[in-house]
Amino acid sequence: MTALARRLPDVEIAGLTADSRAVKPGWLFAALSGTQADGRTYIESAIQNGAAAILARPGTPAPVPVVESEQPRLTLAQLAMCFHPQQPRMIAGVTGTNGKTSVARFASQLWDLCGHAAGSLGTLGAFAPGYDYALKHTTPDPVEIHQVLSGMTTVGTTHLAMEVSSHGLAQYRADGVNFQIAAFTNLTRDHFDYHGSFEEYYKAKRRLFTQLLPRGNAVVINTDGPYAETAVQDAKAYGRRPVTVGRQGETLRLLSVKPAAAGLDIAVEAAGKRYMLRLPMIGSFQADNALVAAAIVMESGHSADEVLPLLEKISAAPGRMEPAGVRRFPDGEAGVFVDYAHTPAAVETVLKAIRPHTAGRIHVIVGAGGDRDTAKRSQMGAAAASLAEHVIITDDNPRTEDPAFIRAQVAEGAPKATIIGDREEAIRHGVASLKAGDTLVIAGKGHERGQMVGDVIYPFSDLEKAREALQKVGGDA
Ligand SMILES: CC(=O)N[C@H]1[C@@H](OP(=O)(O)OP(=O)(O)OC[C@H]2O[C@@H](n3ccc(=O)[nH]c3=O)[C@H](O)[C@@H]2O)O[C@H](CO)[C@@H](O)[C@@H]1O[C@H](C)C(=O)N[C@@H](C)C(=O)N[C@H](CCC(=O)O)C(=O)O
Ligand SMILES: Nc1ncnc2c1ncn2[C@@H]1O[C@H](COP(=O)(O)OP(=O)(O)OP(=O)(O)O)[C@@H](O)[C@H]1O
Ligand SMILES: N[C@H](CCC[C@H](N)C(=O)O)C(=O)O
Ligand SMILES: [Mg+2]
Repeated sequence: MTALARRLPDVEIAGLTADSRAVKPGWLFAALSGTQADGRTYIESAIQNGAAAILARPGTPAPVPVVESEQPRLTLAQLAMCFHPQQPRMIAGVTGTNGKTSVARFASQLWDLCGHAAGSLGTLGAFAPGYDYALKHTTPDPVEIHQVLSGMTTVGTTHLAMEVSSHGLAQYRADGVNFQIAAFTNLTRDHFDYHGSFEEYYKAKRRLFTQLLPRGNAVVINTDGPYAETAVQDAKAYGRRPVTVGRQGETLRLLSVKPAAAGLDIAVEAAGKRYMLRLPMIGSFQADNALVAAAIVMESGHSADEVLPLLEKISAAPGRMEPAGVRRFPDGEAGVFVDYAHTPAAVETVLKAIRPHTAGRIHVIVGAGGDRDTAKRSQMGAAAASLAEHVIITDDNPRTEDPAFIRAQVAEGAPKATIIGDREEAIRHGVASLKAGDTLVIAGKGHERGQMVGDVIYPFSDLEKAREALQKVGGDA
């Protein structure tokens, strides 16, 4: 009998949830303490909804059996795993500040091209052949994770690339997942509102490969990202096996990256052999993501000869340097791109990446989300101001904050920026400002289909608005 099984009450449990409002008759309610509330205050209403058992810290009184745990979030993850025990046999967890979605989508495409039934789970939702499930979080709560893993396995998914966010790791959301491989892209500023410091943020991220991944298993690490060396040392110190990729990479060494008309020409060395490849996507940072994904797939049992040529057949995730169209002029044209840069490092990365494709001026539309790290805002503004000739500051999911206040904080780093609160108008202004040879990057919302103002999500798509604006000035969308 496992330690977990010994603690379980002798009652039939029909379902699990940490939300009293979702409890159904016969379910277990996990009373978790969070950032806004203490779940124990909802025990009574959970019981009114039919809860048959409660999971809570020791000493919590309740009129139904209580599963006591010093770490109720961890126990909930373990219970969820037991409740939905099916998981794809090969799961790679991807963490890091930027690039998780891109790496997860690349790895699942590569596995698919190798002939596996492969899926991805993260910011864009959960997808596999015959499976399509919308998610509210990049890394959902453990009950939802295990429902999805079970559902994917039922439709035959054998390989899965899964994003694991720092919130997810800090809150033990993925502790019941059978990871076979882990990957770490980079660590730069984000989410300080939640983690408080780089140290705490990194500690949350590293749980993926120091605790959740079995000992001896591979951790793919991008050598070119900040914290790479620390991650390599930690992987070794905790008995995991670092697999490095990038300019200093030992398994896959990136020898060169050259922007081409509609993609990237890269040279990669693997085990002494050189591969010259054309990646069909814009942005040199995608070369880093592509190599992380390739190493994941190689670690799952494929050779460099099989995997690397397939990089020519994968496509970028929606909303990551996605071409929205071009505006044509008698003396040339100007491209418009939609990107998901919502951290200072990402803004810097995409603007540097677009420079070689821009003969004229770079225009960037930037904003910062409400109810998120406030100190990253001026840094995003500063990155935009130092790398683009024309900065337009606008709203990006103000949530419960005053949008004008957020815009002013972004503008602290970009004092000469044009400020236009209405995002649609900002996009129209960006498109109207273009001249032959220029580029417009619309940053921050990528694939998103809504603008969150207060508790309301208004339909909004950067791609659609950019295309409408281009059509109005006679451009090609
Ligand atoms: C800061 C954070 O991550 N919060 C998440 C967390 O909330 P919490 O644990 O702090 O919960 P709380 O609101 O204090 O409530 C405590 C407990 O009482 C329960 N409750 C509450 C009210 C009630 O009537 N009954 C009830 O039972 C809640 O379900 C919860 O279990 O757990 C909730 C349930 O799963 C999440 O909805 C909530 O996400 C909030 C809304 C959020 O915005 N999270 C974002 C920041 C997030 O998680 N992002 C990451 C990273 C994205 C990335 O950069 O890649 C992600 O993985 O998406
Ligand atoms: N390897 C990278 N290094 C730096 N910036 C990157 C990298 N990959 C992507 N980016 C930037 O970050 C943005 C988001 O990329 P992606 O969605 O892949 O990251 P993510 O880690 O999944 O983000 P999220 O935390 O929102 O889930 C991209 O649109 C691009 O601007
Ligand atoms: N996973 C990130 C996404 C940010 C996207 C951006 N559009 C914003 O709303 O800040 C977060 O929840 O902080
Ligand atoms: Mg993501």
